[in-house]
Amino acid sequence: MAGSVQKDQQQVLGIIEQQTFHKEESEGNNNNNTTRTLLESDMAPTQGNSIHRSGSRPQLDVSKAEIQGNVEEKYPTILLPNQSDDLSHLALDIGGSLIKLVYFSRHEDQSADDKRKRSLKERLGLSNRRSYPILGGRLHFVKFETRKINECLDFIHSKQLHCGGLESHYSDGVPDQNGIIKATGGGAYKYADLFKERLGVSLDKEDEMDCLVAGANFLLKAIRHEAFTHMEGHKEFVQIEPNDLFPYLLVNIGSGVSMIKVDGDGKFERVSGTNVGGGTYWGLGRLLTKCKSFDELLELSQKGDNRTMDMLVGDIYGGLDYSKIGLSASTIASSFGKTISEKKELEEYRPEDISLSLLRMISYNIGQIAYLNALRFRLKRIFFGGFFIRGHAYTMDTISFAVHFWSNGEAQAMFLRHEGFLGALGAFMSYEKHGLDDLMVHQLVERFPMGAPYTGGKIHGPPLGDLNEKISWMEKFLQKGTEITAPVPMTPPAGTTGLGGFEVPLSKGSTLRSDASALNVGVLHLVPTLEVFPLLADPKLYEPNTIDLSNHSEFEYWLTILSEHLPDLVDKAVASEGGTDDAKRRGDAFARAFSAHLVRLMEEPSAYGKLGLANLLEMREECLREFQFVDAYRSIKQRENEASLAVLPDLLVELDSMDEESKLLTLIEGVLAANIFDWGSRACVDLYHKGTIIEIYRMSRNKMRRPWRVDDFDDFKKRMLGSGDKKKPSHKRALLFVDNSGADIVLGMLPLARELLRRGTEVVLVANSLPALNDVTAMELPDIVAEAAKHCDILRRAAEAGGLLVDAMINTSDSSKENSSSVPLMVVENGCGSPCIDLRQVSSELAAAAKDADLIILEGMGRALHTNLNARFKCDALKLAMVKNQRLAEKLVKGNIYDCICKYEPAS
Ligand SMILES: CC(C)(COP(=O)(O)O)[C@@H](O)C(=O)NCCC(=O)O
Ligand SMILES: [Mn+2]
Repeated sequence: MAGSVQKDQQQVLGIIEQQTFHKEESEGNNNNNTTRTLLESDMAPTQGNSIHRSGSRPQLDVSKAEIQGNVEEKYPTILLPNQSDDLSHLALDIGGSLIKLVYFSRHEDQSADDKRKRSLKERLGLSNRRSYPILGGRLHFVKFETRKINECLDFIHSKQLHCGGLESHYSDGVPDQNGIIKATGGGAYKYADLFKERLGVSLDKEDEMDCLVAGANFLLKAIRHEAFTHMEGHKEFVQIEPNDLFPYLLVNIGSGVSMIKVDGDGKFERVSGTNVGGGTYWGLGRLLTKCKSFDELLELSQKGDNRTMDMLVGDIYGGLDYSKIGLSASTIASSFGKTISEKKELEEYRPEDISLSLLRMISYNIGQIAYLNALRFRLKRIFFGGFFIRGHAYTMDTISFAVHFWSNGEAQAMFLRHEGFLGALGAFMSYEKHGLDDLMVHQLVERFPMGAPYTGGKIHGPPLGDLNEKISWMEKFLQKGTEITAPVPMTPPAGTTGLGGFEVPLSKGSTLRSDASALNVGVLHLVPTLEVFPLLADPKLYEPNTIDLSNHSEFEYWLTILSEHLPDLVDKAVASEGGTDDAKRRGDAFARAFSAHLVRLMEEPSAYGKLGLANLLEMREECLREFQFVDAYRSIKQRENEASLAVLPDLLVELDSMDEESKLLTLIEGVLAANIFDWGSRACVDLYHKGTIIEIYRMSRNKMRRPWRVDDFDDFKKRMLGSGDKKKPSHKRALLFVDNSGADIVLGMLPLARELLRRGTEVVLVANSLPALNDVTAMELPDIVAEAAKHCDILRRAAEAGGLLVDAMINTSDSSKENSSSVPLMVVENGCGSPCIDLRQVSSELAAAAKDADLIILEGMGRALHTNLNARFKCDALKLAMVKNQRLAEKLVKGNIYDCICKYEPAS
């Protein structure tokens, strides 16, 4: 039923007025040059040539607009090929070898202001909330080699990054006479004239040290798990409490080394440094090995064996440890010391060994001096950054070893995922009034679109300007396989062994890249409307993911599951877009892109920071959206909703004939049974070949046997119905986190909602903001409720009271049509587009609805098992799910597939 229908502009405009769209990519006049070797953090939108702006708000460019999908649909997708993000600030850090760019692309509020929302706003008192200091948008991180500065200038020009800015508005891509770009690093002086000449802008120079510190402070406060330790090849992400960050020592290893004691925002002092740094390694290394670049030198070290150069403790002690003072035989006693006793010339040593020995000498020395300074000022944390590190495993291991060794394990060396971008971010922060420093951890979401770069190392890959280029890139990747190095995976990082990397590396494959262990840096989405769910008992202790994926076999299992699901998912996605050639091409590209993420993760599990299962499942949905698959399960959901709505009246009659106790049990059984409709579970999808929806639903209900694997039903019943004469008042407001469409919502959660309403409890249905698998969305719910309300007076009155049925055509058989008083039934969106939910980042409407709630019901595997099974709440909480995966059932509840969980926890 999907198709592409061209509409005239007026008609499209009319629809746009009803729905604020979200347009991720534009296909403007992007003069890309495929020979450029840029690795860009996202498909940054280019500016069309007919962008019109007025005031401080961007307007829509509807030229060449077209409707995608069925025009008759309530909210068809509208493609605006010439609409650009409103590009705002750009900042640069122009170093000797790399230019780092940070730029911000701004979005208007993307949420549709439909009737549901408007009445909800009134009801929850959201209507007059202050506007946020900054608009939502994205921070992109991009790198260029300094020697290819013209490519950087082309890039800025092609995306018109120099013409943005909150205060200036252009329609023709001509920069303002006073156009300035914030810049730091030596190149801000060296290339100032070039920028003026090529782009007509002046570089506003910011102090390098100020920028480094501002960048580090922002990252450490605003990004969860930005910092990590690196010991013996093993990364561990560290969560630092923003209130417990200062003081710390920031060690910036550039050509030379600066050691900065940071006491707060803008409060720092350069307390020490050393002239033996990255420049020393590169300078001496170049002379001794004839290497042509820093990266080449670093790569050589991967294949080196420093024992041929360095004098080890064992060399002095006849192969033995000097255990009395804690030195193992493999510890370096004297860097390059072995060469004294050998009568060999420079040419007789392997350049690989020289490079490794040099690298260790310098890293170790820096680690030691850093520790001494930390000791001097009693600082417990030392963060290392600067171009020297580049995510290089040996370098980090050596520094960590030195800090650990000299501090007897008291101090910790830490590294930063965005270490390459500290200066550029700091320069970006120096723009006034962008509000960035007010952002909190929960308002930032990092995503990894194809083409997202990784810190450090080489820059690979073509610029990805629009969807078409992105698809071509994925197609090329398939042809050439691993020859194309970005954004795609590489060989595994080398593990280092023994004493902090002082021994011979285990893995020295010839294909190993120096940046193999470098981490990907995604695009930071700034979403000022996100809030921490107010009913979490202790947000600091909250961990959404139930399963710890740092266990390798667990990680591998879930990656394999995701990979096995791919063919079926692609089929569904392509079908959802009418099975056109274009959809097939996008489907292939999606499969390749998502597989590339999986391969990269298989090789380097921490490539994208600390990931849980919720993040992996969300990444899949985001990847689908990246290739413009808006709702892969659209038609399945519709079909299932219709089938379930047809049997709803009979179910309601059956329920109404029961006594209170049987009814409550039947309702909970119904929720658990209907949770079997889950197109994300392999086992369930296999079941659907064996019968109709209703047959499977009936079978699932008939097989319900208590006690369930986790069975707190009696406690829940006691709270709901009381025991003996003791009755408790009904809950005031219940938040029902709903899961799947079809039977799950219609035959499971809606009847339960109805019962709560009947008992005088206000009900808020909490559903996804964006589609994920076959989950029902907040946008879809009012129509489903309206259909159900045709058969049910309680639902109808509550939905009317909740503003859900403002002008729906209700056609009940019931005669009492006057709006008799009823507690309301409302729908709120949860702020996510994933089968799971991280309650640290929810929509402001959910946060507002939560304020008066005293019961929450979390339903489904994603929301109640994979995430939140162990979450504690300030109010009563009921977690309901069917376990639709054998391994998970064994692991979580020592049970079997299709076991059920009914976990009730009174307010804590
Ligand atoms: C994706 C899901 C979390 C969705 O489950 P739901 O929340 O709808 O109950 C679940 O189907 C799942 O974990 N699937 C992968 C495991 C499998 O195929 O067995
Ligand atoms: Mn689901």
